[in-house]
Formats: sequence, structure tokens, C-alpha cells
Amino acid sequence: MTLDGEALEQLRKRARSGGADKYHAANEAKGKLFARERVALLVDEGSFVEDGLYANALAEGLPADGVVTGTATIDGRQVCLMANDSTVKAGSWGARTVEKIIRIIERAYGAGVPMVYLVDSAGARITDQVDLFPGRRGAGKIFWNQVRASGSIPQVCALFGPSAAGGAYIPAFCDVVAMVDGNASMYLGSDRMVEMVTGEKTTLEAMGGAKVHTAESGVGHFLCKTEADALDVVKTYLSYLPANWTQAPPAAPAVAAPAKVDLAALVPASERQAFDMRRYVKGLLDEGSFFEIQALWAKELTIGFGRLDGQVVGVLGNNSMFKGGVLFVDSADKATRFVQLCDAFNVPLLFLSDVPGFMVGSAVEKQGIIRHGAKMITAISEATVPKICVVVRKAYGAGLYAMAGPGFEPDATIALPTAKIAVMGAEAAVNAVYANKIAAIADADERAAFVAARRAEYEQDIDVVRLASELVVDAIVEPHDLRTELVRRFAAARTKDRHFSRRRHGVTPV
Ligand SMILES: CCC(=O)SCCNC(=O)CCNC(=O)[C@H](O)C(C)(C)COP(=O)(O)OP(=O)(O)OC[C@H]1O[C@@H](n2cnc3c(N)ncnc32)[C@H](O)[C@@H]1OP(=O)(O)O
Repeated sequence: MTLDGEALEQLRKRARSGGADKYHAANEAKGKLFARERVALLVDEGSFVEDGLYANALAEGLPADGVVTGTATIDGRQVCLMANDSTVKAGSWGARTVEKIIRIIERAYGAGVPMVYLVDSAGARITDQVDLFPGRRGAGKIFWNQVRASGSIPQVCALFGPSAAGGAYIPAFCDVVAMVDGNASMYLGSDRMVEMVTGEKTTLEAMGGAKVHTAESGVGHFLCKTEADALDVVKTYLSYLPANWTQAPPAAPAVAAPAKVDLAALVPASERQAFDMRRYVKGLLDEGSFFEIQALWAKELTIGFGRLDGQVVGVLGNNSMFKGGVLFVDSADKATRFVQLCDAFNVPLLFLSDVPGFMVGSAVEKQGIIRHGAKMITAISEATVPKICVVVRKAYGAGLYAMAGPGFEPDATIALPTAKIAVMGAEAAVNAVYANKIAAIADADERAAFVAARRAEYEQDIDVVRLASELVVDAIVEPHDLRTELVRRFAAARTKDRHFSRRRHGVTPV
């Protein structure tokens, strides 16, 4: 075939226009943008270089084979990207679609630049299955490549529509997923399939919608109102991360902490009174820099990126506003993944502890709280980035270990003057040791006096000065000095040795 300029322009136009008008109109009615509009909104103007525009150009009705792939810059930094075109066979993957996706991930991995996935797809194109599904470069190779790239380059997903069956694993293998409320969904079997297999009547939204995944399953990380919001999340996420695991996160000009926040006043003296750790974090970090992740899921643990004097840090803080800040199965998983993410991309870790410990009881035992807790403690142990544990109010039981306590090679354990570190809280400890004696005291006043005396003894044992004198904590720091102390200590830890263990990898308690 010979092509003159006009014929090539026609071919190009056809490939760029996507699928049938009715599918463009249907998307528009749902407030969805065309895949190419999403790319244009995300990347620096004029920076996109496309690959595979003519994929399946000889077939009828499969422009670009339903996926846009290429390289671009975001805020001047190089990325690779793919964007499903849901106007072409619902964004399903044909053989060329799969090959294009595999190639762009391989390219991102090879170049050491982030990979961005703009997902809106029906998963495997069932009618093409022999070509796309089982082979060496079939759809499985997409996931293999994602797993290989995980922790080597940032991988971030914005989900705008369905992400069906195999398609659901693309977001799942990403570091974070932003989901557009009302349109985005992830599920292994469609509602029709679920009814056929199990008899359950459900909908994509009820089973795998954005609210479900960002608040209940934890597979999604950000609930976004609009597509533009989801694209902003992608940009913001990348702004905290290096291009790949060999580089340091990008520094920014230092910004002071918010002047009006009095950290000491934020923490109530009584352990029974809750406070919002998110306010504490925002008061401590550079003003406006806190970027919370999974804000709606496992809220008893607050996580996110921020900056201290312009340098990126990953923050984990127990939030007593939710479930008393106790660690549960989900919060342990939330911590595990975030610690691994930060460690992979050289983001120092700041632990702000106000933790009563892990939850106890038959419900959580049946959910495997022990192995989830062990997983979290494994991640904390294996993390070799600079890590600092600040005991803001308390660190009890295995909660101390899970929040990078002294045994977990932190670069420092810092206690605020009112901090308590103990195997458990005073009330529980007195009850554990003296239950028989307490029960044997008939007189109520005498019993109360006995309990108060034992409690006072116990409190003396865990006094913060005693802990500092025993070298359990490295410093006692007043709240108004905490930020400066952290800036200096993180700077000092930047060049630390990051070797952990002589082995291929551990056997994680999953
Ligand atoms: C690795 C294993 C796998 O991934 S197996 C993949 C299994 N996938 C599925 O079961 C999803 C099936 N599709 C759906 O549920 C819907 O199409 C979803 C994704 C919800 C989108 O709905 P909606 O926007 O209304 O589109 P639609 O159903 O009208 O479809 C538009 C055109 O696309 C086609 N299509 C859709 N999905 C596939 C698919 N997986 N394989 C092949 N073709 C697919 C439809 O047939 C329809 O085509 P046409 O335009 O009528 O010719």
C-alpha cells in the first residue's frame, strides 16, 4: 500500500477518533472524557509522543485497538502512560492492545520512569481470546511486567470506568489507585456473571464501585469527584516520588509549618480523650504539604506523604478519633503497604505513635490479626530508609513494635514529655497481675486504694525520664521543638547504610 499525505492523514484521523459516535455520546452523558482528552489534561502540553496509533488499522472498528500508549512529561518529568479507549469495544483488550500495554510498561521499566495507567476497560476481549489470553505475550504478561516494575518505578492508576475481570488487576498492581465516584468500578465478575454463578443480584456500583473500594476493601486509595480530580491525584502522587528506586524523592523549597497550630494543645492529657492525628500531622509538616492516602479506609491509622523543610517524608500516625487508634487487620495492611512503598522509593518514614496496641478478641483472631500484625512488623523491620519513631502520647504492647519502636532499628526514638511506653496501659496491667488479689478484697474503699497504689507503682515504672535514663528513648523533646529536631535527625540519617539481611527475600506472614 502506498500512502500519500492525505491518505495518511485520513488514517491518522480515523485512529485518533476512537469508536462509534454512540459510545462517545454515552460516555459524555456519564460525564466521562474521551481517552485522548484525559491524556491531554494530564501531561505537559505538546509533550505526548504516541506509539502504536495504527494498531489494527486494517481492521474495521478497532482504532488504535482501544488503547492509547506513549511517553510524555508531567510537570517537566518524563513518564510512560496508557489510556484505555472505552469507545472501542468497551476498552477491552485485543491482542494488539495487550502488546501495546506490555511494550509501554517494559519501556517505563527500562527507562526508569513512572508508569501511569488511565483505566476504563472491559478486560480481555472475549472474542479474541486465543490471540490475547494464554500465550507468552498474552494478558498475563501485563501483570508479570507490573509485578517486575513494582518498587522499581512508581506505578499509578486513575480509574474512570469499569475495570472488569483481568482488567481489575492492573489497578491492583499499582502503588495507588484514584477512582471517580459514580463511574469507576473494579470487579472480577460482572453483575450478570455474579447472578449466573452465585444467584446474588448486585450492581457494579454496589459490588465494586469507588466508595466500596476506597472505604471498605482498600483496593482504591482516593475517592474523586471528577475525572480532573483523579488526574490531579496522579500528578500530586508523582510529585512526591523519584522517577525510580535509585533516586531520591524530589525536594521542594522549604515551607514553614502552619504558625497557628499549637501541637502541645492538640494532644489531650487524658488517654480517654481522642484527638485527630491528621491535625497534628498538618501542624508539624510544611504548611499545605500533607497528601493523605486511603483517607476513608482503616481510619484508625493516618498515612500519607508530606514535606519537612522541603524534604519528602512518609507519615504514619495512630488516629484515636477512630476505633481509639487501635490497630486492626486493615490498618495493619494499610501500614504494611505504605511502609513498603516508602522504603522502595527512598522516602524516610516518620511514625507518630499514640497506639493502645493491636485489637484483641475472637472477631479479629478469626480474621488473622496475628498474621496481619506480623506482616506490618515485617515491613517495619525490613524498611531501611531513615525512620524515626515519635511517641506522641503512648505506645503500648506490640503497638510499640509496629510503630518502629527501639528494637526496629529506628534512627531515633523520640518521646514527648507526656509520652508513655509500656507493655500495656496501667489499668490493664494492674488487672492482669493483681486480678486475684483485687477480687479477694471485700471492702470497696480498700480495693480502690489497693488498685490506685499498684497503678502509681506501674506509672513510675514507665515514666519517660526513667525510659530516657535507661536509653530506651534517645531524646525527650518538647512539642514546639519537635519539627526542628526531626529535620536535623532526618538530615543526619540520609546517608545511612541500607543493607538489611543476607538472603534473596523473606517469607512474609501474609
Ligand atoms: C483475563 C480475563 C478477563 O479479563 S475476562 C474479561 C471479562 N470481561 C467481562 O466480563 C466484561 C464484559 N463487559 C461488560 O460487562 C460491559 O461491556 C461493561 C464493561 C460494563 C461496559 O458496558 P457498556 O459501556 O454498556 O458497553 P457494552 O456492554 O454496550 O459494550 C460495548 C461494546 O463492547 C463489546 N464488549 C464489551 N465487553 C467486551 C469484552 N470483554 N470482550 C469483547 N467485547 C466486549 C460489546 O460486545 C459491545 O460491542 P458492539 O459495539 O456492540 O460490537
